[in-house]
Amino acid sequence: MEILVQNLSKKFRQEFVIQSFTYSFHSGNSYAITGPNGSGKSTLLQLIAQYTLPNKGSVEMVGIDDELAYSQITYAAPYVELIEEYTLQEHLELLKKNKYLPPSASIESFEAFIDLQPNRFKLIKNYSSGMRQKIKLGFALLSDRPVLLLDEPTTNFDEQAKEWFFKRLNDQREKLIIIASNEISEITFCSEKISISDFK
Ligand SMILES: Nc1ncnc2c1ncn2[C@@H]1O[C@H](COP(=O)(O)OP(=O)(O)OP(=O)(O)O)[C@@H](O)[C@H]1O
Repeated sequence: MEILVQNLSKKFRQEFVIQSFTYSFHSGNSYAITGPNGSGKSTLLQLIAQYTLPNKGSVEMVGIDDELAYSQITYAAPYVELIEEYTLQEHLELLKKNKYLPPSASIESFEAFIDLQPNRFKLIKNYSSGMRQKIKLGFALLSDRPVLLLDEPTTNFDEQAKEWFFKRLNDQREKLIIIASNEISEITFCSEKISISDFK
């Protein structure tokens, strides 16, 4: 899998957040997008995910029909919300229906995957913020889609949850992983670093 990004530029009102970003991302590699607060890391991730459109340039998933690009991507970010009124089981069933999770995913396997004590009737909104983050990342990591885009994945995590995350992520090294981050452990995990300040 290759994601080819060419001459990507994005501006809000009259100000460019990203200018002429060109890069080729490949499966089997992990990429950290770094830069100060407000520098455009999340915007770049959203452009790569094709959640938002650029003012100039293009994002191409080489060999994949544009219409199907979204079905290759798993995306976890603070602004991508879970459905808070659902239980974990209802949420899991929805994601299976949408083909985000494989048909084989079960509530038991998911609870084991994220080290969660079963509580089938608890609504998502009643979990702590750290647990909600873990559920969100658990869904992303259990998905069998080949591209994994993560925005500040370990925010809210204690040491044990961080350890869980990096172990699970390390098992997915064959994927194309892009992490927008300023967190040293997330940046260190990645094989390539991209400074957004180089594209201003
Ligand atoms: N929808 C929007 N409308 C207007 N401005 C926006 C919008 N989205 C982002 N911006 C602006 O674009 C700039 C880059 O924001 P972005 O969230 O991409 O930065 P970031 O590097 O991810 O920041 P942080 O490290 O704080 O998460 C900021 O100045 C932000 O205010």
